[in-house]
Amino acid sequence: MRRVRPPLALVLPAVLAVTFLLLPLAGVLAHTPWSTLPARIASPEVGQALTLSLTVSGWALLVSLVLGVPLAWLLARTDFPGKAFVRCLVMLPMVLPPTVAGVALLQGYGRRGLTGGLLEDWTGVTLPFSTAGAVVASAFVAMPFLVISLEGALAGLHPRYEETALSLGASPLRVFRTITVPMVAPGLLAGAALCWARALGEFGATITFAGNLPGVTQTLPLQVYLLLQDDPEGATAVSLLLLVIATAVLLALRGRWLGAGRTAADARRDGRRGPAEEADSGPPFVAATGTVPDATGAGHPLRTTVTGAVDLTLDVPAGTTVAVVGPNGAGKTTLLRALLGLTSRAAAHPLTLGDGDVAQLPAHRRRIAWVPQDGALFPHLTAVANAAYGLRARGVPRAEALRAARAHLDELGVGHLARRRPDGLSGGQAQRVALARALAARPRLLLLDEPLAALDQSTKASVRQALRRRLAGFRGVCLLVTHDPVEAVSLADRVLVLEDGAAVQYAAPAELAGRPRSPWVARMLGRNAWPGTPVAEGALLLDGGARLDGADRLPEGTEAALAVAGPEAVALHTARPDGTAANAWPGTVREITAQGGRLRVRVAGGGPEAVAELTPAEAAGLGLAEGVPVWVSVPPKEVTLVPTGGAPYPSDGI
Ligand SMILES: Nc1ncnc2c1ncn2[C@@H]1O[C@H](COP(=O)(O)OP(=O)(O)OP(=O)(O)O)[C@@H](O)[C@H]1O
Repeated sequence: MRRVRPPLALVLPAVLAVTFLLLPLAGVLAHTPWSTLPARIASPEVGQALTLSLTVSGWALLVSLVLGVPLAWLLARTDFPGKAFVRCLVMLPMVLPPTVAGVALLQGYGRRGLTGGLLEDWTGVTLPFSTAGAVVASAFVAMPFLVISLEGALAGLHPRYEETALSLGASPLRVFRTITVPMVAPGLLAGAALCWARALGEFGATITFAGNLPGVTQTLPLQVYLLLQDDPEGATAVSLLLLVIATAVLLALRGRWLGAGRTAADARRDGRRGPAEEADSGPPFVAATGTVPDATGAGHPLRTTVTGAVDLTLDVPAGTTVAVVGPNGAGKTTLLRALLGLTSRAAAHPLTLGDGDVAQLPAHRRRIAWVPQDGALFPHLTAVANAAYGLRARGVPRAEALRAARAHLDELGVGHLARRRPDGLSGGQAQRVALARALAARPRLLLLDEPLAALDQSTKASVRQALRRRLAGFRGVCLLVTHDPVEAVSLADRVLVLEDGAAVQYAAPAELAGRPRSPWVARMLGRNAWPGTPVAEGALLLDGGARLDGADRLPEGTEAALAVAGPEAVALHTARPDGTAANAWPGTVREITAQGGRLRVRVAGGGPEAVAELTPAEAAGLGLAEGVPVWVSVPPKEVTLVPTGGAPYPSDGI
């Protein structure tokens, strides 16, 4: 952090605030009867009150954990009617005067309260003036600290970890136990410690509700209050004891709340090993002996109709990889989440994977594995434990699951990293582990959400190669969301183009490249695309008003079509070209970019916008530069006319 000279107007009140907080504590230390302190603290009365305080605060913590952890989870992870009211209710004991809390407890659970009589009849337990009552009073005021701290930690935990675990076959309870709780452990621990410390120091609600009976409800804070009347030195000595305990709790929380400890980012940074260290990371795992199960058995074709925010039908043979492409907001992620059963915005019904309809099953029983964009590896598990997660969730014995997980890691070239945690893996390694984890779960449908998006070019190429090799042996259907045309064309057998939640085209990559049915796809593939309406056989009136002749005859009744031409087919001239009355128009050079060894020149204004591809020598010969006026021409035989609208599927079926 940059050091600045703080203004005096801020320093003075801050110093006063510290003094204000410090003086009472200094007063306790100054007036502590140090010579008699050991004897006083060791006295039977203090011992009894301390034991009672620890017992009561321990039980209050237990009650808060049992009731408060599920409540915090519901508040953070679900929506239900009256949620705002419940959240207020949870916080109320923090702002109530403790004596008011005690009165409220008497009215609720006292002998003449709403439920006290019933409780006594059924269980024989009377809460007021009993240790159980002191526990109830402490839990009432302390539980909010746990709930609020844990809810905050849960809100900071992105749900994709839990959703990924569900997609690997873990039941919601198992996900809670093996993913949620370990991942929010620091927040849970901090909340538990604060809750316990608050229960230990509880005074007002306890004395009001449970009274002040030595050995039964007289905890240390109550004893301090009583001692103050005729033995102030004794009160100071016992106060010091409570102060020491509270300080110890704060010191234990230091790393989290007082900023003196290592941050999670520090830990991640330190945990990430460089390439030099990689070579030193111990012997690689013994060559795996497990088999890679998804390569055997019958395949699982996908048949489904999705309705809602995404509206389409898919019928995909087993072993097919489908790239799902479309502009931002087209509905790609919504489609994947509908198949997983994780969104209410769209539903897949029916959803047949091989022999059975899984539409009615919850996410964890559908056998649809999902790899989110960043892989969402579970940070508290090693790579091999991550990869074994799905098999363990399905009850495969530990040793067998680990053996199979290692085989999958080996297949993807990351077997030697099996014992690393995710924070010690590079982006490309993490993606391979995430893919191994998904495949090891033996899914019938594999969903990959932009698996290579976050990788640099060279890593991308090697992970793409590993992915292609691995998908070749996968017997289910793989849907792969991507924005990258190279990825779509090189990895997929079919490409599904989505726009505004609907399928615009579903075709083989070659068909898509040659006859794209939407300007977005054509441009994604680096081609010129001009939408228009047919005016004559083989001619379009473009949306901008120009006429373009093409090589194709459009089917009778075509209402809208797209004229497509590669940038290499577009010619640029310094003056109107002779002999090409058709398909020539003037414009101005707007942008010149390098692509490989060639230049791409964007021309706009005057006619339809066009991109031409030239060699640098050609561009120099034409004197091209941004702002230079030119003529554009495209030979009609180079212009493909593609009907748009209508069914997205090619005539040869799917
Ligand atoms: N929880 C939600 N509530 C309401 N609308 C949503 C929600 N999630 C997504 N949407 C909307 O649904 C549409 C499709 O979103 P989706 O995330 O599926 O698009 P996408 O194709 O995956 O986009 P991107 O390429 O940007 O990831 C968008 O218009 C988006 O704003």
